[in-house]
Amino acid sequence: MGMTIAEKIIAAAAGVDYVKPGDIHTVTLDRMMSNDGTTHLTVDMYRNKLKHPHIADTKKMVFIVDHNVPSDCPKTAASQKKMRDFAKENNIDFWEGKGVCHQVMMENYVCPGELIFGADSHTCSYGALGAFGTGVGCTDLLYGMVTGKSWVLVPETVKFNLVGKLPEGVYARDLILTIIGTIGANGCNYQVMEFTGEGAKTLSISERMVLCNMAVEAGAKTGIFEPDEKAIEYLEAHGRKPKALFKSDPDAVYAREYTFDLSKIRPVVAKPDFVDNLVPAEEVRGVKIDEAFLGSCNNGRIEDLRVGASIIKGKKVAEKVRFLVVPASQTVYLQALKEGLIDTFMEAGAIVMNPNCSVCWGSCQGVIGENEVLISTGTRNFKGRAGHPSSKVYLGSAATVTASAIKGEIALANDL
Ligand SMILES: CC(C)[C@H](C(=O)O)[C@@H](O)C(=O)O
Ligand code: SF4
Repeated sequence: MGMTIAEKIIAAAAGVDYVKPGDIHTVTLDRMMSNDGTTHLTVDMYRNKLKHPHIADTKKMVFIVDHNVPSDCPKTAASQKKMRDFAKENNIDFWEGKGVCHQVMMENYVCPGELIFGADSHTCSYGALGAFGTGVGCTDLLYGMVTGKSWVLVPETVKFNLVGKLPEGVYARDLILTIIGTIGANGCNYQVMEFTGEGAKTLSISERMVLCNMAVEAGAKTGIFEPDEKAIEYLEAHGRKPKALFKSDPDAVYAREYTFDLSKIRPVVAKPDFVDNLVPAEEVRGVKIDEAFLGSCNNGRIEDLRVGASIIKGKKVAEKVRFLVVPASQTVYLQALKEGLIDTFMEAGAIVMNPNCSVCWGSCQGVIGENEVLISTGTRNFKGRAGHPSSKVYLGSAATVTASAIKGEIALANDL
């Protein structure tokens, strides 16, 4: 019987010819990523709990300070110092302030065919390049770091057959929110979301990352695309080569199949406090906002900043609204500078910030207060995600977020 791309990656990592859903395999990890959300805990366990502390292969480890950078309080500074010192002592690749971890990983490490564990739930983003990335807790990360191995219960795969093309003014962000709104926040629990079909081919690597990144918001173990010419082009532009270019077999077995016609997707918004609390954007038009956020590993790339800048050019951010623009990495930031996008945002009154998780994470910059309302391109809108428990987060595309920043209330780009 055939295998899906995800099954082939696991089989290769397990050193076997064939795996099927439900099997448990010991796997050799290609890479492990850990950020300032939990690395201090991993370091503490490594130092205090292990009898024979040891790192299997330091070259496979990447530490990234991105969530609270620059540090926002003495406690954060101390845990980041722990991470920094440990990376230095053990010769681990260390990034600080260079960008949100998943963006840094995509720009510098991820290769098709790899199995990557990250101590962050949105590690599933790496499927945009045909890698199997998944989030683990810091105990599993520690085990992987010490042994170079871990285990995988082979997940079932769900096929998302994408047809057609996204209309003008509608984005991959609207598509993934629509998919999650349709299947529900538990719609693919512990399954792989494989995006395929002619429509999938039309999407750029950045757009594929938007889809895979939010797979975990449907409960999925990962999201994945077959690597094609676009993936190879991206890799070559970043000076890397694939580990393996797997494709799903024609007789691969899927748990379920869905078809989404991209041409039918419209601007949508996820209302508080769940990602699948989805409505057409028109339905929340006019909801007053206090802050708008354009950034995150989901939607802070150059393509997203271009969309925002093209909408706000020559216009102003509404009075009393904070519009935070946070490029997902320094590479994105520098490109935005070159293209004049940063000038455009600043002239409009936006607050342009250093690359980090910002208010997507809600514990560093831009935290919102009691009863405040945020419209965001971040990944989550759970209660209190962006600050005070009474505050509210709406999720929308870069276009909807920017239009809302201009109007001071939720708006569509066409309303301007
Ligand atoms: C801090 C980190 C562990 C967390 C995650 O796992 O996703 C964060 O990035 C988030 O988006 O909530
Ligand atoms: S940008 Fe948001 S979703 Fe992405 S890693 Fe940071 S906190 Fe998590």
